[in-house]
Amino acid sequence: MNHQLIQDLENTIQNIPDFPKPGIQFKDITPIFLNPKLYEQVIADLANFSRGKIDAVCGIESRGYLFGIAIAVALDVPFILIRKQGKLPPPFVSQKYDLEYGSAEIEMRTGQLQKGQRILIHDDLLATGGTTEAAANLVQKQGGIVSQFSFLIGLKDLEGENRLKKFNAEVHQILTY
Ligand SMILES: O=P(O)(O)OC[C@H]1O[C@H](OP(=O)(O)OP(=O)(O)O)[C@H](O)[C@@H]1O
Ligand SMILES: Nc1ncnc2[nH]cnc12
Repeated sequence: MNHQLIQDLENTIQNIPDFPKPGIQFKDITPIFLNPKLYEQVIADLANFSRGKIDAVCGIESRGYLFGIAIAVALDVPFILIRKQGKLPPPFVSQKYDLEYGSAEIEMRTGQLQKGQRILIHDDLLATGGTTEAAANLVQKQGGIVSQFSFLIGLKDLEGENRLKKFNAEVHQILTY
């Protein structure tokens, strides 16, 4: 555990109460990008977790791209975009998932993930785990092995980690609240 990095992130990430809805404490990661040295340390931490253990990174739109591509470049492995519905040209596979109210769908181009590849699924934040679980289902549908999950932030009260247990993959969250 990198205590200095945790402390620097805690001092940088802003808590915005009642956004986007009353009762939600929004974690704003955008100040990280004002500090290139801190960003570099975040990428080094995430890359260290995955070094030698994965063949490709899948990042979830949109904040999962901010760190996911840099992890893939640092490890010299491919980066595959998981996008929200309606953004990718065919052919693609899709996966529906439930939100607090209603449902949503994510998609991945077919032919980008090779069968048997060990995959890191990366996103900035784990809340209920619904988005990440859907991403893992999408990876498995394509014949990928869900090997690792990584996040900058995990929100413990929402128990997203429990939802990911069935994938038997390693989980790394730099910070938990
Ligand atoms: O664990 P869950 O309850 O599924 O929530 C976590 C997801 O919510 C946020 O994305 P959001 O949908 O706000 O989109 P954005 O990244 O485009 O801002 C976050 O970046 C994760 O992808
Ligand atoms: N509390 C939160 N802060 C930032 N992004 C989120 N996505 C889901 N919950 C969130």
